[in-house]
Amino acid sequence: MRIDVVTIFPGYLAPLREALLGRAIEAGLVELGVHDLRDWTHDVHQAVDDSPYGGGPGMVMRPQVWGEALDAVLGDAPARLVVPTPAGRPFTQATAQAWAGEERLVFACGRYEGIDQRVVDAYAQRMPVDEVSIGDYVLVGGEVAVLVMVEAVVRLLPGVLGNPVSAQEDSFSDGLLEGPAYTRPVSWRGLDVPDVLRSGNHAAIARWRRDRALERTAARRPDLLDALPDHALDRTDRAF
Ligand SMILES: N#Cc1c(-c2ccc3ccn(Cc4ccccn4)c3c2)n[nH]c1N
Repeated sequence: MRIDVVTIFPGYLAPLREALLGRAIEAGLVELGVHDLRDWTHDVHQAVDDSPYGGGPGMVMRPQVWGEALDAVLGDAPARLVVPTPAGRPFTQATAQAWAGEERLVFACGRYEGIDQRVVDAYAQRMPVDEVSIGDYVLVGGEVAVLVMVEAVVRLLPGVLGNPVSAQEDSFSDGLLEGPAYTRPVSWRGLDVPDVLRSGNHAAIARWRRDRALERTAARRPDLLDALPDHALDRTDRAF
């Protein structure tokens, strides 16, 4: 997979070259390009924003600069354009799974009050464009959202995680939150590891883990339970 990010703060994306993602890049599993939007300005002030038509607070990012930058970065290669915005569709694990199958993702990081809508509209005429949000809170720009989304996607790529099974057993992968996890020591500050996890009875362990996942999901994210298809819960599950 190739990932390109266009931003006025390239340094914000430096963490993408650290740790797991950095190793994926070094292993050739991912190619990453980070581009400074201001490289496509032509004025001495390198202006990327202007006042909003219709008035209102803040500034809007100019379409011309974005058009030149995205034309240059995209070239003729097919890609999915992703535009983080607080007004976007929710970015979920399902989104990450879908994007993990893409050959190329290009992320447009806005700032100020966002990017002129015509940028999305123009590129949507010739390629898939997703306006997405990582959560119901307002950030100052799209860079942090791109860090989140790139990590969620890249970890799903074959060869990136040491143990691919863990991606299959993620929270959300079966529609439920993950239950509690434990490691040594058996007792810590008067708190003990649940006996079942040390029993060697794999069926009992699997049942216990599912029960804890259902319990946690019912308590913290009842919306996820409501969204589960009927076949996803067996009779024992329905006790929650
Ligand atoms: N994804 C995501 C986001 C964002 C986000 C993403 C991109 C931009 C570009 C500018 N701003 C500031 C801003 C503030 C107010 C109204 C419009 N825009 C962004 C915020 N906020 N919260 C999320 N879950």
